[in-house]
Order: sequence, then C-alpha cells, then structure tokens
Amino acid sequence: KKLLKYGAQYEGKRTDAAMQKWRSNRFGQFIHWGLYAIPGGEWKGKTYTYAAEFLKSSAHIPNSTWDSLQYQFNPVKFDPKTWAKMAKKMGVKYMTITTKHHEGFCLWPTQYTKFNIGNTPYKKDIIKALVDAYNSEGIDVNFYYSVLDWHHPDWRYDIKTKEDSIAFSRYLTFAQNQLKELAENYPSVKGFWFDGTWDQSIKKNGWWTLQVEQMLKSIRPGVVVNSRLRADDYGARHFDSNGKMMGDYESGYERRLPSPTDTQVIHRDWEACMTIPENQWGYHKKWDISYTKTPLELIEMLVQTTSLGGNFLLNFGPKPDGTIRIEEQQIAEHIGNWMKINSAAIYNAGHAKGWPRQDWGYFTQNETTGKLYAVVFNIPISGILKIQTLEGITISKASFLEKPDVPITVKEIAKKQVNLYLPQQSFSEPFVIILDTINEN
Ligand SMILES: C[C@@H]1N[C@@H](C#Cc2ccccc2)[C@H](O)[C@@H]1O
Repeated sequence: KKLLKYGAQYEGKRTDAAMQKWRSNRFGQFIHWGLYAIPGGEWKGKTYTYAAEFLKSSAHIPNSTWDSLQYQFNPVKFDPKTWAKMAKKMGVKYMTITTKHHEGFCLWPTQYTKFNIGNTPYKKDIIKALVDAYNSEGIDVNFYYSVLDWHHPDWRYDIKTKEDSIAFSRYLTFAQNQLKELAENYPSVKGFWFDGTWDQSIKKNGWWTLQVEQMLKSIRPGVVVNSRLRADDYGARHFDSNGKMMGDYESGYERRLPSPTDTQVIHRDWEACMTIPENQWGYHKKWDISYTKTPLELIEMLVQTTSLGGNFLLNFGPKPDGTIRIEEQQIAEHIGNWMKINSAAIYNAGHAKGWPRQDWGYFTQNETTGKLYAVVFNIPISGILKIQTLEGITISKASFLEKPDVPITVKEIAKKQVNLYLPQQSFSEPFVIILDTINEN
C-alpha cells in the first residue's frame, strides 16, 4: 500500500443530496460544439473519417489557420430554448456541454484568453444561454473542460526541459483560473467533466488535479467531478496506485459499456458517454460515413447502464448554424416517446442487487421504493419469460407498466424459477414489467 498525497480522497459512494441527484438523473445529453462544427470533418475538399472534433490534427492544420475559424463562428439559428425543449422531451435530466474542447476555443467570454465566443461574429455567451435554457426546463448542467489545449502556447504534452516546466506551470495557472471563472460565474453548475488528461505533462502534475477538484468543491459545494481529471503521485489515472477510484464517479466508459455481467461497476458511481455514429462527437457533414446506432440500440444501452447502476450520457453534435441535425432530432423523439412511458424504470433506478442477469433483458430497481422492473428486449419464441429469482424470493404478481390491466400469468415452476406467460401479441418497442415479490422465508 503506497502512501499517497494526491490519491483518492474518500472511499465508497458519496451519499450527499447533490450526488444522489446526479445518480438519480441517470440519463444525460452530451453536447460537443465548437469551431470544429464549421468544417464538419471536411477540409479543402477532402472528407476525413476520423472524429470531426479532431479534424485539426487529422488534416494537420496549423493553429494560425484553424484559429481563424473563430471569425466565421456565427450560429444565427441557435436557439437554446429549442435545444432545451428537445432535451426535455427526450427525457434527459442533465446535460454536459463542452465549454472548451482540445482546440482551446471557449464558448464563454473568458477573461483569460481572447480565443473565445466574445471575439466571434456571434459574440454572445453561449454557456450562459444554455445554462439558463436547460435549467428552466429542470435539466441540470455540467461543464466539460478539456485540459489538453492545442491553442495555448504554454500547453506541453510532456515536461522534458526547464522551459517546459516553466511554460506548463503557466498553463496550469491559466486552466485553474478558467475553471474558477466557470465555477463562480455559473453558480447553478452541477458538475465538471474533465477530458484531455492522458498526457505525461498531467500525469507528472497529479497535485494540480487534486488542487482543482478541491478548489471547485470549495467554490461550489456538492459539485460532482469525474475520475478522468485525476492523476495521483505516481501518474496513475482514474484509480490511484492503491486501486482506489479518484473523483466522484468513474468516467472511463467512452463509446463502450461494461459487459452486462461485469458486476464490479455496481460498487461505485460511473457514467458511460456514447456517440450515435461510430466515433463522431463534433458535427460531421456526412452522417453516414460510419454506422449510426438506432434508437432501440441506444435505449438498450441506457437500460443496460441503469441495470448496472451507471449514468448514460448520449452525445449530440450541433451544426455550425446552431441547429440540431434532423437525424439526431428523430432519434431524440423516438427515445423521448419511449421514456414518456417507461422512465419509471430509469429515473432513480439502479442495479437490482442479487438478481442474476437474464437473457430476455435487464432488471432495474428503484433506489427509494425497491420496486423491481423487468425491461424486456428479447421475447422468447415460447412467449414465456423464464425468470431466475433471488434466493428465497418469489414473484407474486407481474404487470405491464404501460398497461397494468393486461394480465400476465405468473407460475413458480421450481425453486427460484418463475414463468411469466406473455399475451400472444407483437411488441414493437422494449417494454417494462413491474414485478411484485414476496419473501418465501
Ligand atoms: C469525450 C470524448 N473524448 C475525446 C477524445 C479522445 C481521444 C483521444 C485520443 C485517442 C482516442 C480518443 C473526444 O473528442 C470526446 O470529447
């Protein structure tokens, strides 16, 4: 066991109200918006298939060229209320916005660099507009902040010389000042989502990552910080050198989920962030240059995540004119229609402790009432949902969440084995069954 100064600051899940709200939210909207939306994955007539927000590096574009995009940024059709209403209908309870991505362009009028929204034709504070619009829809807002900054002259990938060290300490002061500014100027912010912390320069400055976490929590008590910010005394990330998670939730699941049987994750708070295309976070002009996930696939990811006690953060990449592309609007509508009927199995729900993984779908359980839900994606040909129950528990009643008066016959066929006989009908959407249980002991 190593003695650490910059390791995990506490063990176990936070139980305060702010963290309980973060946890109960379960479903969030990620938004990646910046100068990269303007070229949208294309440069000088060439289409680049790598992530559109990485176009500057994929196309080897120098800062002098890339940074001049700021004089073109003018989302004349941007209406934050439209975005917030779409998000509300989709059923998200929180939203995480890129205040600054790797390109270094800031969506708020920061005093620490001119490379910000105030020096564009648009001029107005996009972060404030989004915070106000989403909060007025009852949606919490978190700030994504990239520590990696391609624009800032003092950013370093590694610290090899005295000059590197002097420059990078200037950069760390700059970044800490920006974060202080964000925490102070937008008091309703509920969390900070750090990215771009994988380079040696940060791994060698774990002290700074703890200092930033502590600063944010002193300015905004209750604020939630992801594990991705943190590096310990030895450069270990997310989990310190003694294997303890740093930050308030594990944020390593990017475009992937834990396996449905990976019950390790249920012991901590965690979040998976997900793109709809294979790997596009910022807007790409060509939607179909890669596989794009269907609404039903995304709903299953949300349910699988909830069943393992995690949050699901689904990404949108707005267009340079400030509108949401039609493909994303349609997916948001489909998910919203499903959430309108089934959100009881998601909000304030989590892992159903002890209930074994089933092949027809997932169990979720309300964290307050203990109410048990079966979310069904795969109906057996037999029409019989075979449920393996928890030791000493049986199912006394089963009813559809959407249509409680439609009977589902329940039959205990052996110890810990119960059959649910579904009505002979077709189902076009995943559905939720409420399971009433009784203790046999
Ligand atoms: C949340 C996501 N993290 C960012 C990244 C990355 C990345 C960087 C290097 C190698 C592979 C992935 C993406 O641009 C997006 O912001």
